Amino acid sequence: MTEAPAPVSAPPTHPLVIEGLRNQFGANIVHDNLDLTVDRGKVMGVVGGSGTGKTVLLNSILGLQKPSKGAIHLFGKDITKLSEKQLRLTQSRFGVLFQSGALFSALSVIENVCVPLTEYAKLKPAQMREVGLMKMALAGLPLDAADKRPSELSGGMIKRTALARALVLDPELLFLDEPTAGLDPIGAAAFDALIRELSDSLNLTVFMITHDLDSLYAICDEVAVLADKRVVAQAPPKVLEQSDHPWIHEYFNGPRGRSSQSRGTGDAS
Ligand SMILES: Nc1ncnc2c1ncn2[C@@H]1O[C@H](COP(=O)(O)OP(=O)(O)OP(=O)(O)O)[C@@H](O)[C@H]1O
Repeated sequence: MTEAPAPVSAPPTHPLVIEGLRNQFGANIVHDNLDLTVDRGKVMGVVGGSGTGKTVLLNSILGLQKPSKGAIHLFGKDITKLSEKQLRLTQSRFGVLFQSGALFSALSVIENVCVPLTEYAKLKPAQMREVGLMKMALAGLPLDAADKRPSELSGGMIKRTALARALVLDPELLFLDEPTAGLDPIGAAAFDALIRELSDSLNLTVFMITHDLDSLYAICDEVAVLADKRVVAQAPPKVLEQSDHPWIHEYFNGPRGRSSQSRGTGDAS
């Protein structure tokens, strides 16, 4: 009798895996032996006190800051070992929303949204505009905003324009740096809901640096906590509330943490 083959379970896919990362500026060691794994299709929040290296971490992952040591696997490839050309190809597979929005003030909304298309895709102007309009709609922007300049937009619309641009190449992974900073609470909640919806509907993996506890509770599957030069914990917010690490305990159970918990947004599912 031949034995039935053992069931092969597909290995879990992780668009981002960081191993043994060290970032150092002179004598200042910002990260040491930092490990982090992000699951496909999940929303990962990243928190940490001021100066713990959230921005340096993001810059390392984006390929803007060469680490002193360690590996950063994006879509299975260690970007610290890639050539310039391979790195640019990898960069076309993720989108980034910087804190300020980083829009070009001389370009219209649709021109801003289409910037990555001009760099990475060979499309005719009419096709490009069509793709840009689709991404504007996806980001919840009214289409009549297409020919406006950034100076004519509200803070929320600037974020949405930057989000549409981050989505224009159909990324597998989306990086957000403080996406709700500067938005009023209603605008912030709407933006959170949009990110969650995009993640769920497009199976989009999201890596989000934030100080916004409401966002963590509203949309994050897991939160990674940066402290002591590394990721000291990675778990859903509800689990982190129980942590006895002093910074994590204070962060989640201090007055602001308790207020976010009591708003009843404690379930990301
Ligand atoms: N280019 C650089 N050269 C030297 N030191 C740097 C450089 N970039 C960052 N640092 C240092 O790295 C450390 C972490 O900075 P980073 O901006 O990543 O912190 P952060 O967690 O994002 O802080 P915040 O929440 O206040 O924005 C700081 O000590 C900072 O001075």
